[in-house]
Amino acid sequence: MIDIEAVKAAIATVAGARATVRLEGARLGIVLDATGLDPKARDALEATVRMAATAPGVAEVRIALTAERSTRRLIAVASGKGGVGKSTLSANLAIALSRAGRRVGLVDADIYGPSQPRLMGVEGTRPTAKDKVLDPVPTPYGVPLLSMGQLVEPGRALAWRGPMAAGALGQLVEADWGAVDTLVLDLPPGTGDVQLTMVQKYRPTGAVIVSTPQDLALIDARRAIDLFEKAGVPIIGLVENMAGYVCPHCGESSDPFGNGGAEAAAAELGIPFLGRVPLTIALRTASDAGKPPAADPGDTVFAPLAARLVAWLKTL
Ligand SMILES: Nc1ncnc2c1ncn2[C@@H]1O[C@H](COP(=O)(O)OP(=O)(O)OP(=O)(O)O)[C@@H](O)[C@H]1O
Repeated sequence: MIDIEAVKAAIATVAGARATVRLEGARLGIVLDATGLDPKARDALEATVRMAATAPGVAEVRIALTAERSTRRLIAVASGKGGVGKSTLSANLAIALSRAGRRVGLVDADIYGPSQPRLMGVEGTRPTAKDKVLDPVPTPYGVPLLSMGQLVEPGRALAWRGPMAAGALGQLVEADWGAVDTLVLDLPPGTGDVQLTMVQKYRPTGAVIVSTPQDLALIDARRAIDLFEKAGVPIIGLVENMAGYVCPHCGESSDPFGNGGAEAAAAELGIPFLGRVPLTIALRTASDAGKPPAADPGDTVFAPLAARLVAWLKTL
């Protein structure tokens, strides 16, 4: 005779409310809720439950793992052209979102200049893989990262054609992101095939468009917006980067390209304006040193942008 109450108690001791136990003849069926556990924790829980289920008379233990359907949100950060600070914004936004309470991961899909390993202070670290599924690299800022720069030699991915690049980029998105609920995707600059394939295949929840004041002729931003609209991906809004110049000596802000253009431009494009990031030497040197300013407790630039994103995510 199996003492089912004793078995249930033993399983409850190690799995709490996560386990539902049923006895069918001499077979024990256990449904284990693994919601929010990373693969290591899931394996460990399964093993301890299996041990706890070993009791006189039990011929077989069957464990079925379940998890609540993942509601991971993919946020694409895009720009119509290179060099506008898309990578800098992606890194800092990811950190600011994490500080705002989201569980954030960062994918650097920029085949032309994968710069996230340097920005996030983990240059030279390679991800491991289990059964061909990549394991993101932890960073000092609590935001795990996968980057094309960790997979190929600098410059090599550049030669890839659309489908090949998109295939490789897929490995980054489909990695083992565990408990991550918000994945920030730093897309390659521009609006070509690689970007379109990525957007169509992974259907980001929303897109953030980055532009600089001097680009506000808007032709490039317009193209980026079209790309997402074609794929049915909502635009979360426009971020103006390198807006105004803050003098490192006197702290005074000047606007070589004029002021207020981006907000007007966003209105003209029919998309929300999310905010501006000033052009500062401190931002560039901190970025080069792998110390993103959003990680600084005194950050007042990226936190408001993240707050707007969090508010947008809450409306879904
Ligand atoms: N607000 C800013 N103030 C000062 N420097 C900045 C700012 N934003 C970005 N930069 C600097 O500008 C350069 C380009 O930025 P970044 O690499 O983020 O651009 P990108 O759009 O991702 O470029 P690419 O298309 O090459 O990937 C970097 O040296 C970065 O440190």
